[in-house]
Amino acid sequence: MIKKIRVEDAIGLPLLHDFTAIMTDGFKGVKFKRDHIVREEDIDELKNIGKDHIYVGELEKGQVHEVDAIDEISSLLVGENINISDISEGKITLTSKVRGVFVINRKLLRAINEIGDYTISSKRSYISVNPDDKLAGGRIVPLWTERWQVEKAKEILKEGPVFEVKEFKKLKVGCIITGDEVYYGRIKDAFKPVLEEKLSNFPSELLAYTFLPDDEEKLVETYKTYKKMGADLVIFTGGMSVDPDDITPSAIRRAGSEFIIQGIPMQPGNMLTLARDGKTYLMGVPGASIHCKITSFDYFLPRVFAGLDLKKEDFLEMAEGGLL
Ligand SMILES: Nc1nc2c(c(=O)[nH]1)N[C@H]1C(S)=C(S)[C@@H](COP(=O)(O)OP(=O)(O)OC[C@H]3O[C@@H](n4cnc5c(N)ncnc54)[C@H](O)[C@@H]3O)O[C@H]1N2
Ligand code: MOO
Repeated sequence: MIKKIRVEDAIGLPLLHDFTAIMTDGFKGVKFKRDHIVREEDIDELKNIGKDHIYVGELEKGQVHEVDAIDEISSLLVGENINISDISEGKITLTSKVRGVFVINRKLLRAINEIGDYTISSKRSYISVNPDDKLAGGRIVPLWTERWQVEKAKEILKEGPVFEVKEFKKLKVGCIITGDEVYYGRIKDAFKPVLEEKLSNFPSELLAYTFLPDDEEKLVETYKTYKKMGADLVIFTGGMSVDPDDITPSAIRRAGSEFIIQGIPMQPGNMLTLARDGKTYLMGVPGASIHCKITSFDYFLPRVFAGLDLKKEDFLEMAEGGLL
């Protein structure tokens, strides 16, 4: 049984959990570890961090200590490419092992938090992460919970992990820059440097840049050439909007066997267009990327490099927060 006693009466007894101190000098951390045997000289320090009384004793059957409650589910919470820290103050911290995209199973995350005592928080799904970046933390709220809560969590996690990081893969990329005004030299191209800069953040193998006039046949032909070269991603720019010369979306429709979306609820980058042809993504990048540092392109390019299977729903759910 657990009972509360005066700290002076605890000499010779083990502490039941890590004790945290938050000091005015900026220190925040574990002052005394779980199982530390209280010594006479600890009394003042314990009182200085507000512990006039402490718990001693043993948990009863059916009660699970905070450390065990998180320890028992931690390996079930994570899928690939995630490190699990040691438990400190009853909490685990998850970090990334690789560069990639952090992916959350939101349904399972919610279900674990709904059980009662578990609180698992994380960064947002689909952000790009680097090795050692913090992804999530988890613990139970009280010092112990009931066995059924731990078993419920394990049951939920049979469906799969809550968190994983999809590592960026090396993709072969072809780029098609369209527009009569650029092709015939009326204006200087401004898209190639943008694409070069964006692609430099990923492990890409560039096939080539092709400049084309607003000619649907030529776009489809060039796409096919890139496909034969083994392209994983073909990026199209220019002609993505409402004018009669804006033929890029229809070229993407014709060239990709599975059309995914034309125009998404995000701004800037509203006119992003996506199709898939087997393993190859065809991505139409609208003009906003020329002058806006961050557009929808920056949100979806990482997902392509992480090998995610992009669906129309992934774009539709961007609406809330999609005004960048
Ligand atoms: N009435 C409407 N106007 C606009 C709409 C709309 O739906 N209705 N959509 C807006 C959106 S969103 C975008 S984005 C732009 C259209 O962008 P596009 O991707 O179709 O680009 P273009 O029409 O080909 O060109 C727009 C502008 O950018 C210059 N450009 C294009 N490519 C290059 C390049 N490689 N280098 C330099 N400059 C380039 C082009 O010359 C035009 O000036 O439309 C909005 N308007
Ligand atoms: O589709 Mo846009 O939002 O001006 O790039």
